[in-house]
Amino acid sequence: MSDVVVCCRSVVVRKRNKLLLNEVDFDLRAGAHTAIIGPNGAGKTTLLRVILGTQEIQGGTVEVGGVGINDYSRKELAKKMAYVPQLLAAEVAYSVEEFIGMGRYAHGGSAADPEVAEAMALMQVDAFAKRRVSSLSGGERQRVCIAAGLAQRAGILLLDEPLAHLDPAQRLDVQSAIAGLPEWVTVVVVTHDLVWAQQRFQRVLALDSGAVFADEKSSDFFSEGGVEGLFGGAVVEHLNGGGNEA
Ligand SMILES: Nc1ncnc2c1ncn2[C@@H]1O[C@H](COP(=O)(O)OP(=O)(O)OP(=O)(O)O)[C@@H](O)[C@H]1O
Repeated sequence: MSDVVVCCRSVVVRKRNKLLLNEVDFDLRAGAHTAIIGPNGAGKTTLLRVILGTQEIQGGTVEVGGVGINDYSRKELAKKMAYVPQLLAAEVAYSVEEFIGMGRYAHGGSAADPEVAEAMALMQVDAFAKRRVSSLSGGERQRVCIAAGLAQRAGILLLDEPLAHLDPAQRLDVQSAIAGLPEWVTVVVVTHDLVWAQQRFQRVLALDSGAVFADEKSSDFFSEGGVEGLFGGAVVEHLNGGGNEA
């Protein structure tokens, strides 16, 4: 299918005799915003690493744009995918502009490339281009990391719990930034925020104990008992009460 940008088939990941992913099939569709959800330890981060090509697999295949992931060099893969970590907690001595400019590395470019200014404008971080990344708030840092991915011109953006450690206002800020990404970006987010997954994502991939529990339209998952099956009735009641499963 031509709209499939990443295709995982029967992916198995095993570590120290523990099965982290068990025969996982997953198609990532171009332009879609997909939320990967599931209980702690379900294998969400492991799958994200598999898609990124940083996690070795013990079985199955992973193709990016129809080509085996191991047939790409790191630089070629970086032109296709960018990773945004939970929260950039490290002390980063670089300015926002310099940091986002590093996203041009795979292209042999620099912070002077027009893609950097464009990414800063899109994520609304241009106002603090000259400030040190370490001086920014958590939400601002997340937008800077997303901008670095955009500057990288990676068509696939992978985010691992991008709202973790953020206060409610900053969470909303990062949620809007992600919702406002250009159409050429395919978005994959690991999150525990079910309200967000329901409201802002077209697709849900639900994992449970290393296996695919559901892979479907978000609206179908949430209307057809997916949450109860995955997390139990108490979480459904909490959600219906307007709570936020963060
Ligand atoms: N290096 C390792 N050796 C052994 N087990 C590991 C290793 N790395 C991860 N695991 C285990 O694999 C399982 C899946 O981990 P993973 O981080 O992918 O889960 P997750 O769904 O992202 O969890 P969380 O929601 O808590 O972040 C967990 O039980 C974890 O303890």
